[in-house]
Order: sequence, then C-alpha cells, then structure tokens
Amino acid sequence: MAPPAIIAPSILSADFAQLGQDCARTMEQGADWLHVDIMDGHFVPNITFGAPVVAKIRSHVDKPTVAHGRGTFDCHMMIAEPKKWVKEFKKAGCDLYCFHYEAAFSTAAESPEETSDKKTSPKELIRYIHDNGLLAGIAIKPDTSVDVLWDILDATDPKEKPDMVLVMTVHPGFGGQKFMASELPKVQALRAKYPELNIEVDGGLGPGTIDQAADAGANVIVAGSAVFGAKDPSEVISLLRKSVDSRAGRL
Ligand SMILES: O=C(CO)[C@H](O)[C@H](O)COP(=O)(O)O
Repeated sequence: MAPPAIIAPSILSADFAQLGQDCARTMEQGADWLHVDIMDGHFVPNITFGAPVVAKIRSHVDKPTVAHGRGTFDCHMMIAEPKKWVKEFKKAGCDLYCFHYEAAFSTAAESPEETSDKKTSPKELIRYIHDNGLLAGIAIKPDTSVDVLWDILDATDPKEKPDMVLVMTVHPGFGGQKFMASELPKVQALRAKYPELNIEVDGGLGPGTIDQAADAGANVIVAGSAVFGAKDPSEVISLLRKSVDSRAGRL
C-alpha cells in the first residue's frame, strides 16, 4: 500500500508580511507539512528568502516529533549550489532538505564563505544531508527524465538513498501555474517500482487536478494557491487528503 497522504501547503502563496501567522494558521487548518520554497534567482528566475526567515517562521510551528511527522519543514531548494546551504538550513529548523538533481553536480563547498573546485554528486549530497541530521529529498524538473533517479534510488548504502522524490508538475520558479499532466507518467513509474516511497508533486495541484496525481501514485501533495487562495482552506486540505488516501485503499 502507498504511504499515507501528506498535505504540504506551499508558503509561496502566503502573505509574506505575516508569514509566521499564516504558517501557524495553515497547520491549524489541517496541513501536515509546510512546503518552504527557497529560490536564489540563479537556478530559477525568482528570489524568495533564506535561512534567517525560515528560522523566524520555525518558532510559529512546532517541530515534528518523528521523522516525516506533523510540522515537518519541507525545504524545496531551488538553488544553484545546494551543498553550501545544508548546515545553515539545518540550524534554521529545516527538517527535509530537497535539492534539485539538475543542481546536484555543482560545487562541493560546504558553507557560503567557502569556495571549492571539487564537484559533488547526488549520492554524495544525500549522504552529506543525512550526516547533518536532515531527511533528504531529490527533485526533478519537467525537462529531466525520471531515468536519472533509478541508480540513486537503488543505492545500496541507506545513507545515499533519498527519503523522498519530488516530481515537478510545473517549471519551477513561480506559484499559480498550470498543472502539467505530462509529468504524471514519471510518478506512475516511480510508484510501480517503489510502493513505499514518499512521492511528492508540486505545481498546479488543487481540487481540479488532485485525482490525476493521486491516480498516478503521488502521496505528498504541495498546493500553494489552491490552499492559501481558498475561502475554506481546511476543506481543500481535507479534499486533497481524501483523494490520495482513497486511491491508496486507506479509506
Ligand atoms: O515550487 C513551486 C514553484 O516553483 C511552488 O511550490 C508551486 O508552484 C506551488 O504553487 P501552486 O500550488 O500555486 O502551483
């Protein structure tokens, strides 16, 4: 059976002038995780915020008591040099550090102050994230084939295996874009091979698109505009959860 639904509202659609309160309210409305979009203006053509802001909002939401538990900060690192920021985000209160495969061969520098000629690789980066006490996620953009993930998911050393895969259903950079159903065969292929893997989808998810994503096998659902723009966010969160859990035979 696929793992239970995890609903992770993307705070990209929150009111940044009252981010802490918006995050706390979303949790009260039934969210499991918060999806925290970090954009650096290089890897994607947009800039959001960094570790100091994550540290501030962390104080508004209780830390999870178990891995993958309620209150998990699922930090989606849309940044060009993911290894550089692992320690900073751990300190800030991130729980799950999800980097992009497309950025994973960048510099091996381990802090913003450091430079390095060495390059890292996805498996090395996952090991490094785990060694720093975080869960590790790996994300792929719409133009990236799911085939790049098999070798990583089949890593024999558990330290090099990701805890979650994120399949982007929009081109990363902005909220409120149209859902790309063309990405769902990637989710189907992942679910067929890994029944227990946490598979996250992100971009354009809401009441009108959730059934397709749930049918494909996604269980971690990111929704920004659909949740923060809803008249009744609790109702939307509950609808997303039901769609996933009923398809997984949990209801
Ligand atoms: O990663 C993202 C953009 O790069 C956002 O998380 C995503 O697009 C969510 O927004 P929405 O649900 O409004 O599409």
